[in-house]
Amino acid sequence: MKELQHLNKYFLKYKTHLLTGIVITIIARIFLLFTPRYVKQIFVIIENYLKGGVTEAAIKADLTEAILYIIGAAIIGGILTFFMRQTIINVSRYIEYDLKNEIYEQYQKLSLNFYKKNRTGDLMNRITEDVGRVRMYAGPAIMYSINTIALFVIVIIYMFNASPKLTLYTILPLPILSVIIYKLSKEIHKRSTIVQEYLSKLSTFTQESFSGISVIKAYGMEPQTAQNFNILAKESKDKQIDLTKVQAWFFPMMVLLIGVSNLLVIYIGGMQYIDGEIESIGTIAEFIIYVNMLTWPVATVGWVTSIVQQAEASQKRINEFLKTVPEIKNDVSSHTEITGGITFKDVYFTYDDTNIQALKGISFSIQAGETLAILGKTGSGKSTILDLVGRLYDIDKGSILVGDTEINQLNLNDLRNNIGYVPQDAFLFSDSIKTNIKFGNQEATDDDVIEAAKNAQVHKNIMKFNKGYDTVLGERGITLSGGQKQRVSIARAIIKSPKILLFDDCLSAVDTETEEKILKNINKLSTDRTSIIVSHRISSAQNADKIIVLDAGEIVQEGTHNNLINKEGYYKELYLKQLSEDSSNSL
Ligand SMILES: Nc1ncnc2c1ncn2[C@@H]1O[C@H](COP(=O)(O)OP(=O)(O)OP(=O)(O)O)[C@@H](O)[C@H]1O
Repeated sequence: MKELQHLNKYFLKYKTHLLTGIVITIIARIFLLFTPRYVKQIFVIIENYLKGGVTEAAIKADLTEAILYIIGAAIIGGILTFFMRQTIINVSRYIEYDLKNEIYEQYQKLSLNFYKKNRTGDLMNRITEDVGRVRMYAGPAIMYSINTIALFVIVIIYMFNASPKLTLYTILPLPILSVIIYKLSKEIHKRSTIVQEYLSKLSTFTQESFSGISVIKAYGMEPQTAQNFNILAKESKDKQIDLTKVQAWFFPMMVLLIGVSNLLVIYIGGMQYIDGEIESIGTIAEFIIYVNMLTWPVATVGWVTSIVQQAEASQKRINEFLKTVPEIKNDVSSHTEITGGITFKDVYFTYDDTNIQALKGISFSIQAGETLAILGKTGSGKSTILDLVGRLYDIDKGSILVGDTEINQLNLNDLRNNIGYVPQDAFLFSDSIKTNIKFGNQEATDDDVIEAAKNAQVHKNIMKFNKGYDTVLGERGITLSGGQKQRVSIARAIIKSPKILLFDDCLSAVDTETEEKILKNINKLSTDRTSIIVSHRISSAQNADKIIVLDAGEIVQEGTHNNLINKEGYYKELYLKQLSEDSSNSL
């Protein structure tokens, strides 16, 4: 129960609802217990009539009264049971909602490293499946426990009053029932966890095969994929059947034990009646109803125990993430002014999961409003520099200044709000083009969206779609070409009007003519905006104020386009190569 203590703050928050629920539960049980007493009463009335001395009119009136009491108690008990669920089960829904929000907020705070170490499926599972299991503890488990305790205490008192000996015999099979249900629940849980695993394997497989359908078709792998699906589906079905087998035992066991208890009541009660130990046969009827009333709550003791165990295990998994301290912390709560100048001083950085030293003593400086281009072979550390400017990671050694301030002395939200980042692999949400662009600036008007799209040279493409800016994009923007996706992603960064623009090789799928237009537009937009453009193309770099060339995490060349084309090295080689490609293309 240690892990579940995390929920105490929520129980405290909803204490009024919870206490009301508990009180209602107890009152509801009291009302439901009127029925067996009045059933006995009916027997007594009839017995008295059979003995003679009571008129038919009097017995009719007595019976009607007893029946009306039974109906009244059942209606009130029913209504109260409705409110019992409305209070306690609702509290569990509120707690589920709060807990999901708490976990989601924590997920948002955690740094990229966390996401690399944990799989998306696992993150999703903890916020859905695990929270669902915890909810079963916060709602049904508590409700059934209170219900059982209330009912048990009241019924046992009533039963002892009526006949202590009969009570002892009839409640004898109940602990056995509870243990059996507990064992069955554990087995059901074990098997349903396996079923869940198979379901998630199936959905991951299906999702991947649909996302990669073009590759599957291109390689003619449909039969193989279908066969793999079939194997997985068959295994999943077998596990489901295993589960159903155990579930099938649940109700027969209950019926059997209720039957045994009923037989005991009839047998022992009958003997006691013959011996004159109990006065009325009605007591036997009353006991039969009690036994049936007790069976379900007693069965739930086993069930609730297994729910609590599952919830404890799930809450442990949730707490693991909730207690993870975000590696990148925002230590500055006050607002900080962000100016665009960026300086790297002897920066070293190693990715801790791969231990790859991506940057080794990088130093450069650009003034606000200037453009820096970064070139270099793949894996040389270009994207890493952009990630460090956005403080997605903290560096090992050296310092990074934005304006005149150390990056970790800036308010992280202010820093990121002032950065427009266009990643290598443009990610678009399954939503309209307009919403995707407005993601950069929620307050933007439709005119702003059009303006940004025009600057990103994608407006004309969008207007060709029937629904224009309202065109809804499929998963990962599947209806757009690579170049269109890149430009929508650029429009999203532009609309933010950031102080710093980071372009990570995001013009690779755009022809050089369009590329030039986009870069010109960006230059025009604002004079104090600093841009860093990572590219493999000279055309993206040639107009930059400064160019650096990276190799294996170090700067190997630095200068302007005119300097570098006259120096032996990577830049000149690339320039000559691309120049000859261009001229052969134009032939
Ligand atoms: N998230 C990461 N976790 C671990 N290692 C990484 C990560 N990202 C990059 N690396 C490693 O760091 C090195 C530098 O990578 P980086 O992405 O900065 O190179 P790049 O120059 O941008 O490459 P490309 O031109 O292919 O995009 C590479 O060796 C890469 O394998």
